[in-house]
Amino acid sequence: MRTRVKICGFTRVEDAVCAARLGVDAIGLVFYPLSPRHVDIGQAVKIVNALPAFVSVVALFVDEQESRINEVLDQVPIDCLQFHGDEPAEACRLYGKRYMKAVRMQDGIDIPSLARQYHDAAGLLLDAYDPGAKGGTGSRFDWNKIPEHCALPIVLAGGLDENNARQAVQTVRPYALDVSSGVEAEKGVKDALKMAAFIREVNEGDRIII
Ligand SMILES: O=C(O)c1ccccc1NCC(=O)[C@H](O)[C@H](O)COP(=O)(O)O
Repeated sequence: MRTRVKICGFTRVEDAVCAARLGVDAIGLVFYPLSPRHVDIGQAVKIVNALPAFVSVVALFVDEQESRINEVLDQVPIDCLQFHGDEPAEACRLYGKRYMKAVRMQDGIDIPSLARQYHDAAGLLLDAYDPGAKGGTGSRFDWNKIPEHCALPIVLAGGLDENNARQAVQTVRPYALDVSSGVEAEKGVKDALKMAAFIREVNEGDRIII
């Protein structure tokens, strides 16, 4: 199966359109007010309306209030939610939408147990733990901590870039890779050449496995 690519943290229409042309499967919009990649509803609508068919839109929240999430869902066509905080499974299920639960990898994390807790999730997104930030840090974690088998699709994130994407595909064999910092020119601004190289490396990793 082809490894999917999600690029997260778009703030500009032109970057999202460029990613779509390069073949990205999903784009992520960060609705976390403390993020340098945060978008408001107006920006999000402009970005989504510029996308061609078949590119999924993922809305990222961190421990957000239900009313705010509903406000976004009422105005922005979102395909999937990404919960990047400490949301319990019941909170993720409130919206009748597909969702991914992000897990920040640190000692004591039990992936099989989380896969049972969030059994209806569309994926478990594994990201690096950083005590000072909730995500989008560009830090990697030890991929050896990922179990070989998981009941949920694994979305590998954290410190990925064009130099390690191929290795990530070949060693972890995840359902998808998720990148933000590694394809940026600056926070919230994507670099077309880095996005192209990243997608090429993922495809190259797939080609060699097959
Ligand atoms: O991007 C942010 O600023 C952010 C803030 C708070 C929580 C999550 C955030 N981003 C998550 C992502 O961009 C990705 O899903 C992923 O974790 C990859 O991040 P990176 O290591 O920068 O490639």
